Amino acid sequence: MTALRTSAETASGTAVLRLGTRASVLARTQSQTVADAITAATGTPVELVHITTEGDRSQAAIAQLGGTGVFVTALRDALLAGEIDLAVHSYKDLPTAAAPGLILAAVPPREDPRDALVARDGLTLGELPAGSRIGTGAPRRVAQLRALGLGLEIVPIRGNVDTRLGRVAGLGGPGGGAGDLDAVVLARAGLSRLGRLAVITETLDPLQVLPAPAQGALAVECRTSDARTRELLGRLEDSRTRACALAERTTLGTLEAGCSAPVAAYAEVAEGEHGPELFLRASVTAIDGSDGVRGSLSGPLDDAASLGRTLAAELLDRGAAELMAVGR
Ligand SMILES: NCc1[nH]cc(CCC(=O)O)c1CC(=O)O
Repeated sequence: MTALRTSAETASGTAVLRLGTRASVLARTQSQTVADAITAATGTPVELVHITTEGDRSQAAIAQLGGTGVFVTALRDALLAGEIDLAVHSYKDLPTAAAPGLILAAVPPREDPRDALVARDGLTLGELPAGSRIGTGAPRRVAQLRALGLGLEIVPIRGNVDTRLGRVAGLGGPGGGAGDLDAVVLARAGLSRLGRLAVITETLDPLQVLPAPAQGALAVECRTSDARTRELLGRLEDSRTRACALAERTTLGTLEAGCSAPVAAYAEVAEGEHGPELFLRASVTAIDGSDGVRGSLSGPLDDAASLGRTLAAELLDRGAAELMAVGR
C-alpha cells in the first residue's frame, strides 16, 4: 500500500485527517464526498490516501478471493497501523463480524438502495426478450433474476462500473467495451455517485429484486481509541440509515451468510401510529432461481438488531439454510 503523503499538519497547523481510499473511481468519489462533508461540518482538512486492496488487484470472482472483505482488509490494516485516520467503505461490502480496535463512527444518509437495470435500446426487464443476456456477478442478483422466470440468460461479470456498462450493446462509448450483453444490473447508488443515472433504463422494484443488505449506505470507520476523529465523524451520522442498515445486516449475519450469499434485505422508516417505525423485508433465493423464501416485519427503530434476528429466524424455519445450499 502506498501513502501519497504522510504529513499530518497543514501550514496553519490544523491537524489533517488522513482518509484511506481504494483507487477505483467509485471509491474515490465516495471518499471525496465524505471528506468534503467532514470539512464542511467541522472545518477540518482531509487528505485522501490511496490504498490497493486484493479485490482491486485480482480479476478473479469475488467468491474465489474469499468473499466478504476483499475490499476491506487493506484499509483496516492501514487504520490499525496508524497510516490513516479513517476509511470509507460501501457498507454492503463490510463483513458482518466486528473488527477489533475499530469502530463504525458514522453512517451518513443513504442513497436510493435499489438495484438498477441498464439495458440496450432503453428496454425494461419485462421488455427484454427471452434468451437475453444479462450481466451480474452477485449471487443475490443472479438468483432473483432467475426466479423471475423470464428466461433470461445470466452472464457472470465483474469489474468497475465503467467496465460493466461497456458490456451493454450500444453503451460502449469511445474505447468502450465489447457490447456483448443485452443488459447489466448494478446498484443505483453507485451510478448516482458517479453521475451516471441517465444510463438506467429501469430502477428495479424491491418486490421483484430486493437489494443487498446496506446497499446505498456508506460506513465510516476509525480507531476505537481515536476520540477526536470519532467526535468529528459523529457529525455525519444519520441514525435512521444506521438503524435500517443494522436491521438488514443483522438479518444477513443471523443467516450466517456473507455478501456472496443469495440473501437480500431492505429496511425503510415509515411513520407509524406511535412515531417512526422500521419496516424490514428480506429474502433468500436458491441460486438456480427454483425456489425462495421472503418475509417482512416492523417495529421500533431501537429494535433494529432484534428485528433482523427475528426475521432471519423465521426465514431459517422456512428453509433458508437449505435454499442457500442449493448448487453449492
Ligand atoms: N459489490 C460492489 C459494490 N459495492 C458497492 C457498490 C455500489 C454502491 C453501494 O451499493 O453502496 C458496488 C457496485 C454494485 O453493486 O453495483
